[in-house]
Amino acid sequence: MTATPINFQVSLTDTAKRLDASCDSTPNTLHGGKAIVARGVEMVFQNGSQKYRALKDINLDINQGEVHLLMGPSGSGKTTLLSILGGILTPTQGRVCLLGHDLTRSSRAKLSKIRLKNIGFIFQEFNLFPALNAMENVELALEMKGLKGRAGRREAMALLEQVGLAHKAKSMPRDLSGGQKQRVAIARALTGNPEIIMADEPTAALDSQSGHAVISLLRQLAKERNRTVVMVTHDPRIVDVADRVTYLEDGMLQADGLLQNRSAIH
Ligand SMILES: Nc1ncnc2c1ncn2[C@@H]1O[C@H](COP(=O)(O)OP(=O)(O)OP(=O)(O)O)[C@@H](O)[C@H]1O
Repeated sequence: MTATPINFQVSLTDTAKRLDASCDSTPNTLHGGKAIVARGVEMVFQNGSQKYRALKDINLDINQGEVHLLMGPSGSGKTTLLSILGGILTPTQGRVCLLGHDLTRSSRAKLSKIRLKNIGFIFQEFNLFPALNAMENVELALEMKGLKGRAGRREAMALLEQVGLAHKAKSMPRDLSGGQKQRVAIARALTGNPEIIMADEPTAALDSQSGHAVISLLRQLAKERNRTVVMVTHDPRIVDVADRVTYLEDGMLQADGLLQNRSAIH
């Protein structure tokens, strides 16, 4: 049976209420500001008569321009949290502000617009259209954001260049390696120039070398273009390229560690 989140009526805890003021005062142009702020976030799934509390009182700040990892054992709530931070799921309690937008008080239509404009998503299995070549996969995403024709083709090629894959523009996904497919997926996630990149296990299907190359690319995008990267991962090698790591266990935040002096790495 498909479980559904219950109680879409968001109730505000004290911590969540305190976010009221800051949601509007985090303009997305503020260099070094907060990209995402979550307060008192809870998520309860209902499966028939069974309720399952997947997230408990999550308070989290994600700074602009940082590479932020969500780590923890299987089932600890990482994907659920990423989905809530990205406005895909609405928490049963608490508040989430993303670049000044209050996700927990937005309609589905508004959420969809916020996501399209501000977030590029990357998935473990790449999710490329198999019948389209690399460039067409990126062009399609651009089309959905209103850029078509010659301008769309130019931009698609520029994005493939950015991820080092211009020479594979005409290749079909089946002829690309896993790492190359993930680069196309990154180029697609960059369409519309979103400030935030969210990735769920982006290296899980890759060998160690391509996984490392993909992560280095994401870090480079974060640092050179002040983009925020939020990534769910099990991969301990990625910790080296992160600015901060949030650990979850049983739906609770365990530690939010700041890793210093990462500029010399990769
Ligand atoms: N739609 C749903 N209905 C019911 N339970 C769910 C639903 N989505 C997630 N869960 C449960 O919530 C808990 C957290 O799931 P989640 O996928 O967020 O964990 P995770 O840390 O990302 O796990 P993994 O590393 O294995 O992907 C799990 O016990 C999962 O079974």
